[in-house]
Amino acid sequence: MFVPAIKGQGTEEQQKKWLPLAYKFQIIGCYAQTELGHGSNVQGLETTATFDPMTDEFVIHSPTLTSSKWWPGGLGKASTHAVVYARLITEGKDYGIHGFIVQLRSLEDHSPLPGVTLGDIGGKFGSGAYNSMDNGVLRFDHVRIPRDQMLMRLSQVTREGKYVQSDVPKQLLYGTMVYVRQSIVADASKALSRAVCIAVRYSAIRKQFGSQDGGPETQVLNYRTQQSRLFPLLASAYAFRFVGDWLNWLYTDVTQKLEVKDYSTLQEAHACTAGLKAVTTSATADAIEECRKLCGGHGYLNSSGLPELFAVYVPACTYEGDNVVLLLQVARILMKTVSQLTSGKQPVGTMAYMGKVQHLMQSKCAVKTAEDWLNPAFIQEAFEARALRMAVNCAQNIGQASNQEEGFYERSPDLLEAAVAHIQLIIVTKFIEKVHQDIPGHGVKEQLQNLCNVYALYTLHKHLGDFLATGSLTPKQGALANEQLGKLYAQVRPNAVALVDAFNYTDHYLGSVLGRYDGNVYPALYEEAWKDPLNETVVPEGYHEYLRPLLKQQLKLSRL
Ligand SMILES: CC/C=C\C/C=C\C/C=C\C/C=C\C=C\C(=O)SCCNC(=O)CCNC(=O)[C@H](O)C(C)(C)COP(=O)(O)OP(=O)(O)OC[C@H]1O[C@@H](n2cnc3c(N)ncnc32)[C@H](O)[C@@H]1OP(=O)(O)O
Ligand SMILES: Cc1cc2nc3c(=O)[nH]c(=O)nc-3n(C[C@H](O)[C@H](O)[C@H](O)COP(=O)(O)OP(=O)(O)OC[C@H]3O[C@@H](n4cnc5c(N)ncnc54)[C@H](O)[C@@H]3O)c2cc1C
Repeated sequence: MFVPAIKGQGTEEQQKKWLPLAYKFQIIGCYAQTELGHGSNVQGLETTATFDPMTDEFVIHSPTLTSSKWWPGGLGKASTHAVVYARLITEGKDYGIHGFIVQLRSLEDHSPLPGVTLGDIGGKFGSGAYNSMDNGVLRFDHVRIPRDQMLMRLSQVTREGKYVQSDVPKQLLYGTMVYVRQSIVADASKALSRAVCIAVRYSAIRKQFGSQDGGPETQVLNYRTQQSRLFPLLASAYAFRFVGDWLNWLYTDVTQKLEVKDYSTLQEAHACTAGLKAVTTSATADAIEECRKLCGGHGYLNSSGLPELFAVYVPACTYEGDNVVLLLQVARILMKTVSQLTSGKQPVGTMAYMGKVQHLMQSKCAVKTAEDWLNPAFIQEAFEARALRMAVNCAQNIGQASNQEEGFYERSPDLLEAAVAHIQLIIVTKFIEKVHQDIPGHGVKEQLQNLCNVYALYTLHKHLGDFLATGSLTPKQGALANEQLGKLYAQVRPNAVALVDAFNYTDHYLGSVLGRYDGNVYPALYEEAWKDPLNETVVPEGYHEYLRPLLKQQLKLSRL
């Protein structure tokens, strides 16, 4: 994040100076934004950067305990430099949060520089999974940096101390977070596909119960309940991959537009990266835990790979923006878009469907049979109607409040659900668009169409309350969707293992005895157990000190 921050907020000259050093590892940088007292509320950060015209320097200072930088990855022990986000103060006025390059450690002996206090913030969730990362704490005691270490693409401070705002939107200050959020969506697909690969392969070899006449037991992958829990996660792994590919295109397109000072899609990029990051990471964190449960007791072993995958993955719901805070950002933009509908301003991009407000507010879903749900047009319209009607309902309720801001906070739980509905529409839309493309490989397109329908109808079934409450569907149509879902599971079943093999993960990368490509699980589980340090001695340590005296004492007592 150190590099993208300098790329996005540094001048050409600053990029030329600092990026080669970072690329060659002559300096190691981190992104020091979050503080002990503030993370979500970036505008609430307390670290100060006060310009001293006498020396043409900024004085970086941590005025309070809560202003201590806290969490930045790589800060505690590794980094020599940081992009530090601080309140810029010049001529006695506070101009809000800006980025500054600050050296933290000596390049001679790595010791912290004068005025810099550094350390690691301590152990984190899980069995040490994330403890390979030195998330750090950092405090400044009036540390001086040259004025030219203020990142000056978005705004400048002159030699005399005058603040100058460039003609670029101040939101570009948040650009690094947009970049990482879009990469986190692809990251979600990778993590989810790993968990699903383990669970599908294990479910194919695991047999429990079966015919009463001593015949072979049943593969648990054949149980309808296993399929109804597992196949939507398989479909989600593909869905997040395709929407992540599209989001990367959107981000690249926005970045190219920024180069020519076209800021027209900045809001779309913010809404899509924030919303997709929130929805895909929440779904993936829940799915990894579900995959553990789908593997029964063995899923709880470290050798299954699932506990570690879960412990490393779950902070994704928090870093790069708490998911609720990000979804509220999407909700703000939805409300703004709804308010502009009456002005005749046509929504564009992923909001374009809201321009069909007259139709979508009164449309009646035409589904009459379970098979009708295989028609992408019916799915698309149902998801558009649900999302639009939820957004309009929120806008109407906010409009009844004494003021917009009050109304927004009062209705924020409903706004959250409207934002999720909007983002799920984007995911469904991009999956439908993907399967409409030419896809090579015999039968591949059909399998992806099945997974697209599984993702859409499972999501519809899970959020059926939204569809019924907004009148977007009738209960009968909801029941037909569930009926079709069961039929789709049966179609996915013969190809389930092939669909996870297609992720092409090596056994090493997967790190799971349950997800081995060869399915030879039981010998691997048994062999792995003996690597446990507890098995280095046959009689456990502590027997003579604790157990033997206890056993002897009980034996005496029993003979009295
Ligand atoms: C290279 C990476 C590779 C792989 C990545 C995989 C995994 C990552 C691995 C580990 C994680 C590592 C590091 C983690 C790093 C971090 O966590 S860094 C810190 C992250 N912190 C945050 O995300 C803060 C979250 N908080 C917010 O974003 C806030 O909500 C806020 C947006 C800052 C609030 O802004 P503000 O106080 O200004 O309030 P608003 O009035 O809501 O916004 C004002 C206007 O600005 C618009 N806006 C807001 N954000 C953006 C944006 N990002 N881009 C564009 N525009 C933005 C907002 O819509 C308002 O607009 P307006 O309504 O038109 O005025
Ligand atoms: C593993 C990890 C790595 C990280 N790496 C970095 C890094 O490299 N650099 C960096 O700068 N930071 C980093 N962070 C910090 C991270 O970005 C923040 O923790 C994150 O942005 C959440 O902010 P917070 O901790 O202030 O949460 P809070 O905002 O305090 O969240 C607490 C609760 O308050 C709720 N909440 C907050 N505001 C609102 C609101 N307006 N409306 C409704 N509910 C609200 C949230 O939804 C949440 O439920 C990292 C964090 C983790 C866990």
